[in-house]
Amino acid sequence: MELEDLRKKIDQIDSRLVELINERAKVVVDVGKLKRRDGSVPVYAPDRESQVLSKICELNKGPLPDKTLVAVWRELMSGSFFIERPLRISFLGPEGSYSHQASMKKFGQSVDYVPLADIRGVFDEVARGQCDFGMVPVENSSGGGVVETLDAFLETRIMICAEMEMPIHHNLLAKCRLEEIEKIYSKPEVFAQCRNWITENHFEGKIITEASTARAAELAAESEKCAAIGSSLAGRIYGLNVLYEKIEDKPDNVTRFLIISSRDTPKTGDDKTAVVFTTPHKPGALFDVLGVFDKYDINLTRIESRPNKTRNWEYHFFADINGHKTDENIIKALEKLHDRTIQVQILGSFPRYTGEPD
Ligand SMILES: O=C(O)C(=O)C[C@]1(C(=O)O)C=C[C@@H](O)C=C1
Repeated sequence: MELEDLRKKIDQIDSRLVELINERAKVVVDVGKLKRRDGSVPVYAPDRESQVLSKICELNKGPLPDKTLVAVWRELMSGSFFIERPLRISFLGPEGSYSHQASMKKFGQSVDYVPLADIRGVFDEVARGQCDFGMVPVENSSGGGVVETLDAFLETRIMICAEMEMPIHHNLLAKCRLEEIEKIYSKPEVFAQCRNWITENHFEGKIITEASTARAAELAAESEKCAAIGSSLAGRIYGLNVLYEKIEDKPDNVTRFLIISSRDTPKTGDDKTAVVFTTPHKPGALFDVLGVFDKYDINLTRIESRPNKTRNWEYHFFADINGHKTDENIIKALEKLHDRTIQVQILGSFPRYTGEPD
């Protein structure tokens, strides 16, 4: 077939696709009406999102890879939010931060984004109902737990409704060429994560620390001879070229993010539950609690402590367990925990993140 004929064929398929996509969107209009009438199901439904994306991958016979279809469906679902009720998503700003990048990956192009100055602000805007959801980092594969996020859970009644992981790749961003760079702006943690590249390229004497990677990009955009290290999104927003990609020392640098809201998510069958508990200050107290998880065959995927800020040397323990809070064994285990702890609180059940398709 000639190129012209093949393009005609693509045009015909595109026009059918546009019709089909809008046929889907008309059903979403009705879903929106039902949700508004009923009020019990949120516009963003992580349990249903998981189901839709798994089904799409199951149906896909190629030649397109699953990741392409998942990206298309994420944007379709972003359009669904717009139809049902435009969502406001808060994140740790400024624009171009890695939290912004994670938010865009999750919620797509058709929602409103609200950058905030600190993580506590992200919690507060959701608590006040000014934002529907918030995106907060909770742990990094090399940097560990994000204490601001953990502490905010202790001080608010906000719940976790979903989780996601995002590889964190640092880029050298500038308007000038590599040889012309006189200063490089970024956050101290980012310089630490890119130490090898900085040394190998003799930039040790040219680094200047800033409060955020996005601020660094903003500064680099104001000068002809300055660069920043940050996200590719920051490069796009502030009009900088990516001179070098993936300059981090550890190529598998990943951050886990939580999507926070006023409620958690119904059971999907492959869920996690986050809890926080405080143990009494006596020998074997934590051992006792872990014994309960063992007794009810509950797999602990993470445990982390934070100091109890009112009494020295007492701790809150944040634990993630596999399963949903409505599962029989988790209900029983949490009942037992009430007798063995000073306090125990469920932070939410949500679909387990199973990775992005290849
Ligand atoms: O099923 C729903 O609850 C919808 O709102 C529809 C839809 C979709 O477009 O498929 C959109 C948003 C939700 O997060 C999940 C699914």
